[in-house]
Amino acid sequence: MSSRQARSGLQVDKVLTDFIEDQALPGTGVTADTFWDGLARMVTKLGPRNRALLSKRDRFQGQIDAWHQQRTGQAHDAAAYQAFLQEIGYLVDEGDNFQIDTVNVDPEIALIPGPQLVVPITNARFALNAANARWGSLYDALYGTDAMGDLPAGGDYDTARGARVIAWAKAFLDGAVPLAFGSWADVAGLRVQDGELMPTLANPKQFVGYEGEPGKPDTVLLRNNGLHIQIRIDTHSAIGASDPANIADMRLESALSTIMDCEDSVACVDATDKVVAYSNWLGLMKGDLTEDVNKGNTTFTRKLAKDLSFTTASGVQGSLKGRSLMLIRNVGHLMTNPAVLDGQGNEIGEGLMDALCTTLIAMHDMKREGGNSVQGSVYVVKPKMHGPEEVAFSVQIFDMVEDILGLPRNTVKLGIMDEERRTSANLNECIRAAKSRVAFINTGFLDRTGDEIHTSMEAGPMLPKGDIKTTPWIASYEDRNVDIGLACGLKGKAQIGKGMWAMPDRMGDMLEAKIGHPQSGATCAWVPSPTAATLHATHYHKIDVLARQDELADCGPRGTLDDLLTIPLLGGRNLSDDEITHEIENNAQGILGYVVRWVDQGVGCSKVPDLNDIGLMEDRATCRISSQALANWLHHDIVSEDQVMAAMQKMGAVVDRQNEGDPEYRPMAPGFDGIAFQAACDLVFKGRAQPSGYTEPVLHARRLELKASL
Ligand SMILES: CC(=O)SCCNC(=O)CCNC(=O)[C@H](O)C(C)(C)COP(=O)(O)OP(=O)(O)OC[C@H]1O[C@@H](n2cnc3c(N)ncnc32)[C@H](O)[C@@H]1OP(=O)(O)O
Ligand SMILES: O=CC(=O)O
Ligand SMILES: [Mg+2]
Repeated sequence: MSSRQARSGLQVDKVLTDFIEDQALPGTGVTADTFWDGLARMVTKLGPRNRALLSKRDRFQGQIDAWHQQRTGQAHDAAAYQAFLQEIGYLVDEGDNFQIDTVNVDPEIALIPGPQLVVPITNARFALNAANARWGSLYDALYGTDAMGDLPAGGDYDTARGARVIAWAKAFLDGAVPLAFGSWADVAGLRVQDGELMPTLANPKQFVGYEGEPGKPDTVLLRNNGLHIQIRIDTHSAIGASDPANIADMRLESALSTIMDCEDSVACVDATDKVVAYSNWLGLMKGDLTEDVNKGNTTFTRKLAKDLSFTTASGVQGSLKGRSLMLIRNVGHLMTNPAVLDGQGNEIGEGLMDALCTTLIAMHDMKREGGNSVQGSVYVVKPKMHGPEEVAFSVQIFDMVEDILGLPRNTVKLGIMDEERRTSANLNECIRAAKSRVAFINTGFLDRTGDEIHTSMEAGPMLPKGDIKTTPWIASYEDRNVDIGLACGLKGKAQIGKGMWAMPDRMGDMLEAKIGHPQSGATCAWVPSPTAATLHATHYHKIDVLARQDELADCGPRGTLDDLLTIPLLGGRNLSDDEITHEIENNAQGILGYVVRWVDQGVGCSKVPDLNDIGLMEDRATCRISSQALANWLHHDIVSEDQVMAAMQKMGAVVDRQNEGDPEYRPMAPGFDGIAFQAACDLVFKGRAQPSGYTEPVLHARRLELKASL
């Protein structure tokens, strides 16, 4: 049972007061009174505005619903629809051209295109792994995954597979750092002579430095498109000994940046959960987070990696960051949390609490050398904002946070998730609203798809979710995001990012497809794991994104607002019974597989097999899509409640079987009366009534119910 303590008129869960006062504040120079007074003022000053913005979302949704309802059975009139969105203020007028003026941005964000990893902050083992994923072994990533087309058989080292890995990696080097003559496959040894690498590179400037003796280096560092490659030479390792150049591994600079996620990949419903998230962030910002990891028969302590030191080509000491640049994703404007109650006993906005707590914690990083941001900046990713007013509200929140904590204005940089329809449609003005803070715009296409379905719920039945990906709005959304970003001057100052690869085990497919992200002019794109980061890094060696951005800027804008506002309706298309069954069962399986772990075990991101047995990354955003898709088909009588319930029960039994090996797991069948199953049903059967189709209200309520029952 939690107990509460009075702080500046707020009632704060003791778990949180203890954490803030004993762990987060000491060393920052901020007093407890300053902190709690500040939070209380934020609640008083910003709370009403927060609620007004949420009411505005509901008002727009009501107006849009009514517009479609009044036109049921009529062909969609795109011009009238756009005029209507303008008239109600959903679409705002665009102002004059402008350029962002964000300053003190770290090079990983401003200058070096590369992979961006996302990790649930509540999992210290994963979070440390993610921070250390700045560097990853290309040999391991190729050997251990299906990146080359097939999976390893398991058991002892397979020499033939190893030879394929080495050939792949050396061919990659031929492309990224070509030799003046011949191929890396033919190199018989590496040495440094008079500041140059032997054998000579086609562009000798790509040689950055080495460790060890120049005549017999242990490592050699190369660079291409701003990204480093470390070649490890080791005659004692089995792989090095059998390699003509004694190359034992190639390590790639991989996750240039990592989003430590307090949002859609975690399940934080109360003060205890929030403190797990904040404690891990504190450990990362102080640099002292550790976690004991058991693997096989061994246990080791995982901690943050050190920087790399080496001798530069010109013979002086150099160093490179050993850790990914860490960003922190706060929650959006919607949710409240019982960790803190206001004077009237109401839960305060969780976004306000995240803003103050995560920025306070990041102050530890500003006070030390060799930490996260060399520029003294804090990078907050703000999700699920609807339109420019909500972005302006985030700016107002961080203005106030900086005033409370005594930080210079614009210390906090904002990552704008372009993942709600009203933001995509008004992106130019959204960026303007944060023009001195914006550090990235990222197309979160998963949430964005969920919002697409929810916003136009009354327009008619939508296409199956896989087909929605090929409709005009999404191409326009992705193109416009890059073009608007470039037009607003993000190049060299901020990231233009692309979304998640949601099939963590399909690395071969990722290698094929995700090169499309740097090709599209994006300076970063999301990956679900460190291994995926290493493989995706190869794409940024193949594509010079900064040059690509210049080409795109010269071509002028692509993707129109008309296309963006096209609704992905089923239209006249007839679906067979099999197609319908497949769609319901696929969605039901994804929802149940995710929700049962969320509600029963507090796991916010899971790998859930789909009907084709492909493990899919499921988080709250993918759950939003699946639940909104089913809610939409129910609403338009494509499927009946009985059909959906039958599918939920059938797939509930399937999910139970998939989790058989987990001793913590509580089966949903045969009773289907547990809290988790009810949560999944609520998401679908009450999906139409959820604000913007979000899953958070149902998941939080049901997880709190489960916790209370323990
Ligand atoms: C729409 C959106 O908002 S997307 C953003 C939210 N999504 C995410 O954050 C995805 C994060 N990824 C994950 O949580 C996981 O990769 C999952 C759930 C998809 C798969 O997890 P698992 O099934 O446990 O992964 P798997 O067994 O293949 O690999 C586990 C190993 O990889 C590591 N790993 C996996 N994902 C990550 C990650 N994101 N960061 C760091 N390490 C990771 C683990 O540390 C572990 O290694 P270890 O044993 O040395 O600690
Ligand atoms: O947050 C990312 C998304 O796709 O949603
Ligand atoms: Mg999202």
